[in-house]
Amino acid sequence: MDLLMAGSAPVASTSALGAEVERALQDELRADIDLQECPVSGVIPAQDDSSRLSGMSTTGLIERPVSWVALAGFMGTGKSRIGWELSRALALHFVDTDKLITRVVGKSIPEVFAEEGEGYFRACEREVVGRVTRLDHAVISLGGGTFIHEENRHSLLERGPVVVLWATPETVYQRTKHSDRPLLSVEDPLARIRTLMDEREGVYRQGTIHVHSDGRPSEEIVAEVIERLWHWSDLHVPGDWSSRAAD
Ligand SMILES: Nc1ncnc2c1ncn2[C@@H]1O[C@H](COP(=O)(O)OP(=O)(O)OP(=O)(O)O)[C@@H](O)[C@H]1O
Ligand SMILES: O=C(O)C1=C[C@@H](O)[C@@H](O)[C@H](O)C1
Ligand SMILES: [Mg+2]
Repeated sequence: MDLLMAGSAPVASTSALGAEVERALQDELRADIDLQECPVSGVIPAQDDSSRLSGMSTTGLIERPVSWVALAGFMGTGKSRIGWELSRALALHFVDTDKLITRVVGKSIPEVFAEEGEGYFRACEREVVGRVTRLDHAVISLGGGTFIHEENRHSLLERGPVVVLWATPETVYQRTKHSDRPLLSVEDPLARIRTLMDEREGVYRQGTIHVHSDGRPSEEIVAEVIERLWHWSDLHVPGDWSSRAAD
């Protein structure tokens, strides 16, 4: 795959934060070019040859359903892990917005929340969304709250398909209980997960494609996402092959 073709031209920035985000994004895209291992901590990349999913045509071109896709959903539904595996399967860049923000601020997510406040974190998210929606040849894994904010949601849905991953509160709890997600650092994280999920469910439903992740291996989820993206692209761009990347 020619990842050098991927990404975007740098975007002129109107704010200091915007300039930082742009610089970090370009660094991230460069770093991704040689990346063989999943950058998400605790994640074991799929061992099988998932490149078969990217559909190499007889001409040697890679056929993909889309050249840009975002993953949304609650914390612990697998956006980072599935997003990374999906990006390898489709031979696309991978951008994790949480990771990008830690690069921009130079602090971990819990540190950003504790020292800069959630408001600052959400401002970073808005800047990041403004930029990742200008990218092409990329899989974007969002933070759990990114899609909840209306402005972000509209920009993302306007840009392309947003795949929402789902899991039960119990699954989310099991997957996040040893982590340090600031919104779940409370006395009863499972109760917090239930409440927050209830509050957010209606908004996540506004995504384009919905995929369950409970009790399923990541390879199976990635395969379903790709199949559903092909279906989506058939419905949304009938006969318009120009919107499908083949490179
Ligand atoms: N299908 C799966 N089966 C088993 N474990 C999984 C699955 N998907 C993700 N996980 C694991 O669950 C944990 C949380 O996954 P991940 O970090 O991808 O979630 P996330 O949706 O990105 O969360 P956040 O919104 O907080 O960024 C990780 O340890 C990951 O390896
Ligand atoms: O659901 C949320 O609001 C969050 C999810 C994580 O991905 C991080 O973006 C942060 O911990 C906040
Ligand atoms: Mg994540």
